[in-house]
Amino acid sequence: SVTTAASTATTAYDYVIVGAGVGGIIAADRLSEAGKKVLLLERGGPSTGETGGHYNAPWAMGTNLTKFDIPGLFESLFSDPDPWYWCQDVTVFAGCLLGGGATLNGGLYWYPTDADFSVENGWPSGWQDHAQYTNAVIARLPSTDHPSTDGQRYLEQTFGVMQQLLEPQGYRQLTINDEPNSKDHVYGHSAFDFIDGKRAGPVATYLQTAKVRPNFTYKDFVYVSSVVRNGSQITGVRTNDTSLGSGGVVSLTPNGRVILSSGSYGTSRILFQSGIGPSDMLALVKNNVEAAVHLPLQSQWINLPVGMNVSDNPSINLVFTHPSVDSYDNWADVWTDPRPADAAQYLKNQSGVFASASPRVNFWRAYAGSDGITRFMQGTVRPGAGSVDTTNPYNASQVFTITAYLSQGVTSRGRLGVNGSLTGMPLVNPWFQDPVDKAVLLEGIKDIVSGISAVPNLTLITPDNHTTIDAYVDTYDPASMDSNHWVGAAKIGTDPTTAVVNTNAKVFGTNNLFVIDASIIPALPMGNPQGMIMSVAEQATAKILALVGGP
Ligand SMILES: Cc1cc2nc3c(=O)[nH]c(=O)nc-3n(C[C@H](O)[C@H](O)[C@H](O)COP(=O)(O)OP(=O)(O)OC[C@H]3O[C@@H](n4cnc5c(N)ncnc54)[C@H](O)[C@@H]3O)c2cc1C
Repeated sequence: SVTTAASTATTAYDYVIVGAGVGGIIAADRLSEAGKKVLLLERGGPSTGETGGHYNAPWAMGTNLTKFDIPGLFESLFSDPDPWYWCQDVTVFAGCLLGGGATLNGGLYWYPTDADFSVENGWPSGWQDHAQYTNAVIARLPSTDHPSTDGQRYLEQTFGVMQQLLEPQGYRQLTINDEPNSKDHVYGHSAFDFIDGKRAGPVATYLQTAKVRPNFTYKDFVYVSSVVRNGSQITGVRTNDTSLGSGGVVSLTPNGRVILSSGSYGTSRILFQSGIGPSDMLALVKNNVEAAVHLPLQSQWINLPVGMNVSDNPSINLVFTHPSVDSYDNWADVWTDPRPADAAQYLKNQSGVFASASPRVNFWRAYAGSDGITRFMQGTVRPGAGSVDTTNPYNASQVFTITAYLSQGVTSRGRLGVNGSLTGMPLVNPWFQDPVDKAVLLEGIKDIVSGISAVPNLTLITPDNHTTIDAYVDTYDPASMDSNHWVGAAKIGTDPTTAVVNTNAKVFGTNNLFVIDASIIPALPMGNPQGMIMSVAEQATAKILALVGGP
């Protein structure tokens, strides 16, 4: 409305946060709780029904349950003919809507381990005491390993199969998030950040408390291109929304601060367009007619290793069949034509198969690499298979997949950046750059496979019995090794030649620019990263609030 436009145009903010994803929402809630005047900007629009989203499956029309509410629709995100929710200007999967990745990820949710924040795992000293921040996350958003509202577990056949496969190899069953630090020879039911049978995450928790505060403003469909910078001082945030300020520039209060929370690819691109990053990336911005206009003069460029040091879990799929397993038709028809009884049960009270995303079992095991570094393998097990490549005859209604990831301890690093059109993309793939990573994951996969004969009627079909495990791993398509867990693009550290933000998450060479998202994480945690990102957001926000000289 005209009134809103007129009043926001003159408004300056203590904190402008760019990106309403995992990191940004938590920072916005804690800063507004502390009484700061906070503006949270998001390039995308509503997602879940509660936020005003309307993208409903044909069978959920007329309800408040969108594609992003119903956990069981997770697999349908990858087969949608119009997947508008993925960022169209990033070549890998990234969420461009309220909630960011947490709105369309698999929902796997692990409380971080002490080792995840260790100095050995790349964290600067001062970050090891994560427990109070992790506990703050747990208090707001506890995990569940039985998301259905009736407390029952559904489609659990793979659990029984995995039990027979893993126990002879010395694995023990546990409730995974009850013992976060136990990650060697353990397995359990998959845990999620779902509440009441629906996707929850920071949108259903932290954003709710922020929204009711008068000192908090949320604006969606606002694209941020850069920060406005006078040397080391950030003076505003450049957007495409002229209702927010002259020329679309949002102003800061005296001593105001900007926090980038736009995800690994989004934050890097904003830094480049703000004249911060390696000179080859800034040269691409300079050569881009539209972006060049706002790029600071070369004398003001800040040379930092933005986009360097990225890692992502290398992951390899093994496809099996077992006569007990219901493959759930590979989730193919859940959007248009779900099993009627399951759809009806879910719509009635958010119980049943659709109350969970596809994973059913997770397991971990530690491996000593030949370089003396311990690396962990994580397994995620789900009915169905993304692709089957086999010469074996098999029963498609009995397939399931084990995704074997290499997690904490991965040493390989890649690079991300942009091309001349400023599309975000991997420049150097981060998987298996170090041959020891490859050797360890290979060993882990061989261990999984070595137990097959102990499980009656369990058959590996991809790779098939004409392909050795060595050959399978050797020829695995790197593009399908992507786990969508990019971290490290704006790494935290003490040395601006190897890190982008200092121990307070402040960008080196600036007075008032911070990053709170996956990019600051220096090395992969034990599990899928969103739980760790949440804990990092709590701790970083506390450090920023404690930092003198702020608003
Ligand atoms: C397909 C998929 C499955 C995954 N599965 C899991 C899983 O099961 N468990 C798990 O732990 N992790 C999973 N992840 C990873 C997890 O979702 C991400 O690590 C996490 O979301 C990253 O959080 P973030 O705060 O760094 O950024 P994001 O959550 O990506 O949020 C960034 C936000 O910034 C906004 N933004 C970007 N650029 C701009 C701009 N220029 N202006 C304004 N706004 C902007 C985006 O729209 C987005 O809302 C998955 C990821 C994907 C893609």
